[in-house]
Amino acid sequence: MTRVAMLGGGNWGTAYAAIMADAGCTVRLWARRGEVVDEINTQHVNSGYLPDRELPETISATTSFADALDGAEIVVLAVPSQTLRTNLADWRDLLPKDAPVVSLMKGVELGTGERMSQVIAEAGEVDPDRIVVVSGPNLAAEIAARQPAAAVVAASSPRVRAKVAEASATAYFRPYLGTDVVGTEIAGATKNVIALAVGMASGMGMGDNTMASLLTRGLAETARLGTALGADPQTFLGLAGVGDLVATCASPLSRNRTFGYRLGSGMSLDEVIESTKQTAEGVKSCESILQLAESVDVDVPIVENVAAVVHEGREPKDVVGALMSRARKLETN
Ligand SMILES: NC(=O)c1ccc[n+]([C@@H]2O[C@H](COP(=O)([O-])OP(=O)(O)OC[C@H]3O[C@@H](n4cnc5c(N)ncnc54)[C@H](O)[C@@H]3O)[C@@H](O)[C@H]2O)c1
Ligand SMILES: O=P(O)(O)OC[C@H](O)CO
Repeated sequence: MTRVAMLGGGNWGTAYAAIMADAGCTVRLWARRGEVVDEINTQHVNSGYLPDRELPETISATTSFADALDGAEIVVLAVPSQTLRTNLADWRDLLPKDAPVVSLMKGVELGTGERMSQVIAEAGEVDPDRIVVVSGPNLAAEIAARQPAAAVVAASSPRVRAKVAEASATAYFRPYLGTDVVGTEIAGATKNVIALAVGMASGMGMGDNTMASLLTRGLAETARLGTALGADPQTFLGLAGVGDLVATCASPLSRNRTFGYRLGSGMSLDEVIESTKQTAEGVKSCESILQLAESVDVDVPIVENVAAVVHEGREPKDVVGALMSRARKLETN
């Protein structure tokens, strides 16, 4: 049985721990709060995040990251993107020297514009060949209910990605192998921002034409940015690209879409932040993705307008006009 350290016991960390346990791994899950750890160990549930999923007994939890990491053959990271660097400062010296380190996160760091694999390599002192990114249309609650879904397991090393895919394959979760770490990460982070935009439109009462237009043009700017950063354009047509964009933009389960919906339906930014208990990565990543795009001179108008709402106090209804009145251009540019 492969021994896995899952660092993060929120929605996705818990659901992914269950995938790996169902795939035959033994999972030691680190969570910050003692009550979460006690509940997992005694009642085999994480009721604050996945109340309907009974967890296998091969998942045990601990508040000690040293304990979670001891003997781990695969390390999986599932914390908010903006706290990862600080977390790694605590974990770095305890990370195993030869195990794959998997990022489940979909964000870009504020300030540095770094993707999560870059933060892991830098702050965790992990050899890039050992870093794996898992991304796709993976709403945690549906996967916890064992509804079939697929994802990309991307890494530069064939051996490393095969090991993580093998340890994540179940009857309801199908990993595909990928080589494009950059594209997989840019797709995963940027779709959260597009989902904020779609949510705002929906909250303002707009229908499916608006959603499809935002989704399609959102994919265009995601691919433009990713390609400029060295990604394979094909990645954006795959599970981490179109797949995740469709799932996140369409689903009321998405925290990002819901955040946007609340803003679009008239709640203030403070009210929406107050009402959002889980991580909606796009809220912070819209700013870092915009800066990243500026650094490579790529136009990302939807990301820019979402950032204007979330960080500059613009009204959602005002940015509709800004997007619709942009200069005429070829669709394919
Ligand atoms: N939920 C999903 O459906 C889903 C699916 C795929 C990817 N993701 C990605 O996975 C990552 C984690 O998301 P999630 O859904 O588990 O979020 P979450 O909000 O449900 O859980 C986040 C976890 O991190 C912990 N945390 C918060 N602040 C922390 C800190 N300073 N240090 C350490 N831990 C801290 C929380 O206590 C919680 O256990 C995100 O990047 C998200 O985009 C989520
Ligand atoms: O709930 P969200 O918006 O963070 O989206 C969750 C997953 O990324 C969907 O694949």
